[in-house]
This record gives sequence, C-alpha cells and structure tokens, in this order.
Amino acid sequence: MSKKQIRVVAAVIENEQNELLCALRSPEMALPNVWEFPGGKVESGEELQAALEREIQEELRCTIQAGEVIHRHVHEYDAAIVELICLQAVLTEGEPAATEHAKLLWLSRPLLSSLQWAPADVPAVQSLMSKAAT
Ligand SMILES: Nc1nc2c([nH]c(=O)n2[C@H]2C[C@H](O)[C@@H](COP(=O)(O)OP(=O)(O)OP(=O)(O)O)O2)c(=O)[nH]1
Repeated sequence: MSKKQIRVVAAVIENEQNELLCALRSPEMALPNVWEFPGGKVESGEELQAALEREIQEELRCTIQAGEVIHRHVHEYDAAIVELICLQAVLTEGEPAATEHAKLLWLSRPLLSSLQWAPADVPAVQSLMSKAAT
C-alpha cells in the first residue's frame, strides 16, 4: 500500500526582537516531543495562507497574517510522506498560547539548532539560520 501524503503548512512567526516562535509537540501528539513551527494540515481546496491562519487560531488562540512561502520540503516518515510548507507570518492580534503544545519558545536564529526539531523541519531550520533576519 502506498504511503499517505499530507500537505502541512507551518508558520515562521517573527517578533520585533527578530526571534522566531518555536513549539514543542506534546507527548500526546503524533510525532511527540520534538520542536516544530506551529501549523497543521491543509484541507482540500484551501489556500495555504488561509489554512495556516485557521490552524494558528485553533491551536495558539491568536491571529496571524500569513505571507510568502519561504521553504518547501518533502520528508518521508515511516507512517506518511509530509510536504512541509513554511510561510512567513506576523502576529496581528493576541499572544500565542500553548493549547496543544507542551511549550512555546521565542528563539533567535543562531539558537535554533539548539532544539531537537521534527525531521521534516531540519532543512527549513538550516535555511533560516543561514539567512539574516528579515
Ligand atoms: N504543524 C506542523 N507539523 C509538522 C511539522 N513538521 C512535521 O513533520 N510535521 C508533521 C507532524 C504531523 O504528522 C503533521 C501535521 O499534523 P498536525 O497534527 O500538526 O496537524 P493538524 O492539527 O492538522 O492535525 P489533526 O490532529 O487535526 O489531524 O506534520 C511542523 O513544523 N509543523
């Protein structure tokens, strides 16, 4: 049987100190105890930006404006193939709250590699670390 393919959008939210929001997946989530950029699965027929704004509202209880796609990468896990699409995003209302994640953390780019990231995120993290703050 062929593996399930899922399209996932993730938010690279930068604050005024040029830190990026990192989220720790909880022990109860699929792919537990690794860091990610918050987001989730794109529903059929949904625009990437709209999907990401919806997911962030649902899981972080705040409002973002999603912008450009900054990184795309396909990663094959044992259980599924994930197309991870990272979008630039800014917080427009509220403060992110961990409703599903174990922890949230704002981190400057040089420190991103100190976390243990979901395997699909590693190329995006490397790319973000090699670029200056926007
Ligand atoms: N959100 C997010 N998911 C990621 C990242 N990297 C990565 O491998 N994933 C994987 C973990 C999950 O298997 C899948 C996304 O699932 P999810 O559980 O976050 O998405 P969701 O909220 O739409 O899921 P659901 O529980 O509503 O079905 O993609 C990432 O940076 N952000």
